[in-house]
Amino acid sequence: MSFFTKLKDRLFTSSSKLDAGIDAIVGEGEGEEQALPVDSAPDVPEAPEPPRPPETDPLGTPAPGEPPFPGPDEAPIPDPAEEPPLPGPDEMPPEPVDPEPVPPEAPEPPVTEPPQPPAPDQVPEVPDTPVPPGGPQAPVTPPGAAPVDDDPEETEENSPRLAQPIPMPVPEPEPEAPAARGGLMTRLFRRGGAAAEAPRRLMDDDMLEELEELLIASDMGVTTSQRVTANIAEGRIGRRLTSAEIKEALAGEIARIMEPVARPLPLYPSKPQVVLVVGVNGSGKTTTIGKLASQFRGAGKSVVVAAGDTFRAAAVEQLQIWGERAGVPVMTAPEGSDPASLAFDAMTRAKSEGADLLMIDTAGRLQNRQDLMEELAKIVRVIRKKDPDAPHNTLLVLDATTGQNALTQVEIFQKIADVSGLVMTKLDGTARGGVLVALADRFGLPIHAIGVGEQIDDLSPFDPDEFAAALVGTELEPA
Ligand SMILES: Nc1nc2c(ncn2[C@@H]2O[C@H](COP(=O)(O)OP(=O)(O)OP(=O)(O)O)[C@@H](O)[C@H]2O)c(=O)[nH]1
Repeated sequence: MSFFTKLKDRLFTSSSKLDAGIDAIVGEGEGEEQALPVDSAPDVPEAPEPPRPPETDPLGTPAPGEPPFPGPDEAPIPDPAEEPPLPGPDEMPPEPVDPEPVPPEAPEPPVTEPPQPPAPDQVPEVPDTPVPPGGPQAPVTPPGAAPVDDDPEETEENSPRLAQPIPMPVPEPEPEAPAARGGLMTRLFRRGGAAAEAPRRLMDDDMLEELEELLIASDMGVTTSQRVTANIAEGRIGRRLTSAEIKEALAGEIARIMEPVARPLPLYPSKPQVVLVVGVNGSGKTTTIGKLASQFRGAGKSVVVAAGDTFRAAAVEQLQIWGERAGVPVMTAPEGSDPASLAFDAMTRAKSEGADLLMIDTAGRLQNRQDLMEELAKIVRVIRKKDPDAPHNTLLVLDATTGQNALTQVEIFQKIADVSGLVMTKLDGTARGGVLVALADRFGLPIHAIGVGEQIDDLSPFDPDEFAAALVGTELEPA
């Protein structure tokens, strides 16, 4: 099984939350729009005048040469050259014979029409064509845009979704001219695809607010959720989108935020390269060391591991088990002994054996932050006696199930250790996977790897596109 498939399966709890949440947002909005009676369209005349399609096809199919992704004018708007202007609320002509309120999307078909599947519950559809990421009218971000962190100007004031007037689509299709409808096959294809059936919802402030709340609920954090939502709104506001289109936009935006931090653990020529592994108790340090050791071994590197959490006999035993699995030696010291002394011995052995890597496990007792800080500082001091550049990496291991708490852990560990990169574990089985997006957005620290299970091969280098697609529940775009 590819790691993406595994990631997608295991991120199910997070992705199903976003997946179902977006479906609900779109479904709910569509219900509201469809319930809109004909005479409740007083906003229509206030909508900014959009460029109009040259034809009045109520399916909104663009004519040849027309831009494929029209904006708010997607809903069919009569050409003023051919049709009288839309009446205002007061000028509404009396309803035709039917005493029931007629949904706007169900005009009486002209008698000249060939039999047409009645669509009483169907809002006139925008073109079926899916919006490609970065399409001409819907760029997620301009090419060459500065990374998210570099954009302090992006505030609620200048957020496109707040600054831009919200053009309302005109839900009133005109009776179509038979000549403009094309042949039977054309119409069959227009209506045939699944996308034609998919519910759509107008992207407006209400919808964006719901989307923002959904992202916050998936642990993306308030600031990141606002930023992501504002970026998604760009170029899409006023358009009617399917949930698949929103998910695609969301995945694209998440991948864009994650791209700069997706960096594998850098390898240096130093022998041994010293990797200090820090994190709170239970975050997955031991497991991550075991998985990494196994992968480095698989890549032909020689590895030594030091069980630096000398305060917990169980932690040492667990590391020994992982060492056996990975086929690497694990150096231990008596319970309660000085971890710095063990680190020094491990450094001596790794050097004398010419090992490529030395990974040092540490305690994670945040309850006594001062002790932990001194302990880590001492480990660093002693290994620098052997190599002034050590440790070459200080990996902070975070548990995804802690959600927003992971942000606090980064802050604390950045103060007590020189954190150079992150590993996030336990992304399987949590609905809080969005926290990784918040971490990337807020700290910009490299994310080297993610863990999605307890097995030795359940750790993979972090891939932003895979992660974004798995988190949102979309398919991975072919490279
Ligand atoms: N589901 C899941 N469980 C994980 C993952 N990584 C680690 N675990 C489990 O989390 C628990 C704690 O992992 P450890 O590796 O012992 O964590 P630690 O940080 O070394 O903990 P201490 O030794 O107490 O400091 C263990 O039961 C692991 O099997 C993961 O990616 N997914």
